[in-house]
Amino acid sequence: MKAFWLTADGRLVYVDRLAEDIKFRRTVIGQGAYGTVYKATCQKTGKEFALKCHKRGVEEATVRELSCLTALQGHPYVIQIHECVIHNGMMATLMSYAPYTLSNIIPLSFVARFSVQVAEALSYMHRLNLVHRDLTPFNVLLTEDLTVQVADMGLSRHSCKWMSTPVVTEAYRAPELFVEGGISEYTCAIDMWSLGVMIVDIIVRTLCPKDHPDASLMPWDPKTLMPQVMKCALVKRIVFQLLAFRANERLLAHELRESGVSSPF
Ligand SMILES: Nc1ncnc2c1ncn2[C@@H]1O[C@H](COP(=O)(O)OP(=O)(O)OP(=O)(O)O)[C@@H](O)[C@H]1O
Repeated sequence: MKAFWLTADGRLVYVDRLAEDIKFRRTVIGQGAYGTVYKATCQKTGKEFALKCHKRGVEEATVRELSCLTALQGHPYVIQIHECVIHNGMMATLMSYAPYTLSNIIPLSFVARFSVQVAEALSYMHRLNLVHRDLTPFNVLLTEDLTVQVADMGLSRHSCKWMSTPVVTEAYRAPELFVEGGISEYTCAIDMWSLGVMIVDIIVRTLCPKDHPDASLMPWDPKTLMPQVMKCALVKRIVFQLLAFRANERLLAHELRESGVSSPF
């Protein structure tokens, strides 16, 4: 790790050397509970990076996020970190830049591909006993060529018997997390539920984009919409297996990865 500071003219300066090659532009590309993400550009190569400035400096969540990301370095479907810099207790992470997220409208034919790529990343994480705990379309980034880059490991941790339940954005939260008390027994299966919701969510959004000129005439009623989503036997089987109410009946990441889903949904 290297100490750094940000100069008034937007350069990222290391204590031990001047990082003249990385120009830091004050363009906010994302903002979350744990930090602000800016775009950084390498002056020599023009390559773009994302610089996440962690709001609360070095705290448990930051350490967890970095240790998970470090454990997953080299995986083709997980966001890569290039530098982690720290100064006066403040911290920033330089990552690969991914211009899109799954929250953007994506081609319907891409659903199978992204599902398998997310399943690949989750299968690797779950094998390492890491649970993501915040899988949403906003945290699944996409490169220029629409390759999945799972990101935002701020809530990720090593799975253990008792874990806190106020995790995962509500719409993507598995039923076993809706318990009182704040702490419960659950497993990596919560990530698979989130993936199931994401698949339905993306298909529905793609079929009925809100900004479509005929949006008001489109069938928003779930009774009309779900048959469209469910008319493909393969989607139906996978979505039903991911959205199994009982966690132990839910499809595992490696099972989805090995299920041979490659044809467009
Ligand atoms: N590597 C990246 N490339 C491009 N955009 C990114 C990158 N990393 C993060 N972002 C953008 O910044 C947003 C916030 O980043 P991130 O989710 O890591 O922050 P956070 O504070 O942990 O957020 P949250 O409140 O969701 O936990 C993301 O939703 C995404 O839009």
